[in-house]
Amino acid sequence: MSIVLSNLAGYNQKQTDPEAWDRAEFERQLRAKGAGYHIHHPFNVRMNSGQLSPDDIRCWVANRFYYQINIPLKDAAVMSNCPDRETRRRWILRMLDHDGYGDNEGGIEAWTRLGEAVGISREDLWSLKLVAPGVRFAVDAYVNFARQVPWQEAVCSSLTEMFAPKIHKDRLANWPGHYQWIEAGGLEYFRSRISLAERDVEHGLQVTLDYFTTRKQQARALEILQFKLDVLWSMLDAIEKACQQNSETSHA
Ligand SMILES: O=C(O)c1cc(C(=O)O)c2c(n1)C(=O)C(=O)c1cc(C(=O)O)[nH]c1-2
Repeated sequence: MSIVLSNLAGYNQKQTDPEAWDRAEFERQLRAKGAGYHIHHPFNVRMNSGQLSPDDIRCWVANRFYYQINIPLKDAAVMSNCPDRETRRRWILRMLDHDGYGDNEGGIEAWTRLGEAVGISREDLWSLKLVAPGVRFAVDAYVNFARQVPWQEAVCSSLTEMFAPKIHKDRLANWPGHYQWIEAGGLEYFRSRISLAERDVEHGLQVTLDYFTTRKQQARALEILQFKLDVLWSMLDAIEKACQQNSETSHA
């Protein structure tokens, strides 16, 4: 009896499983997640509209540095789980983009220049003493996720980069007017990321659309993307709080 019932349950389940989205619809669903991107976080909205003080900008730059230095660790974790040589040949570029190679100084160095342009010394930035606990926690969650899941899932989590070119372009368009005290050369990191993010997304989407093929898997992909959106959102929550505390102590 119980066998019959469980077979029946399986049969009914099959009947009700929604059909997988085709590639175009799946991609549309992934892109719709942009509504929850940290571009809409109140702190980013204030940053983009010129409402932050120099101390707030410094706080953001110093905290975001922790994300920057962890991206290559995350990408190395993806590589270490990936048995496919063709994928590794492409993925390794992400590490080189940030760490640099040959004459290319790389993104981490460019971020260090951004730090100097806003008035943070290299020593203070690299000491990580300005990084808030919540930022460490969120970034570490991202790196640990990449260590622990199948590499295709970690690739999917990088797809917030679909929404990043716009946030970089906004900074390039608006910071020079709003924050004239920042030396223009400091913004080079944002410029460099636009084409790199577009290249990364092309590859990341290809892997994701190929790997998550049933509707259940596609739902999992959306959950993964939400997790990563939450990482970025939590970082800004923690940064906003840290800025508030800094300004309270400096006015005390
Ligand atoms: O400034 C931003 O808002 C922003 C966001 C993201 C992102 O969406 O994860 C990345 C970056 N920048 C970035 O510069 C970068 O190199 C990067 C790599 C990745 C990733 O998940 O592999 N995200 C991002």
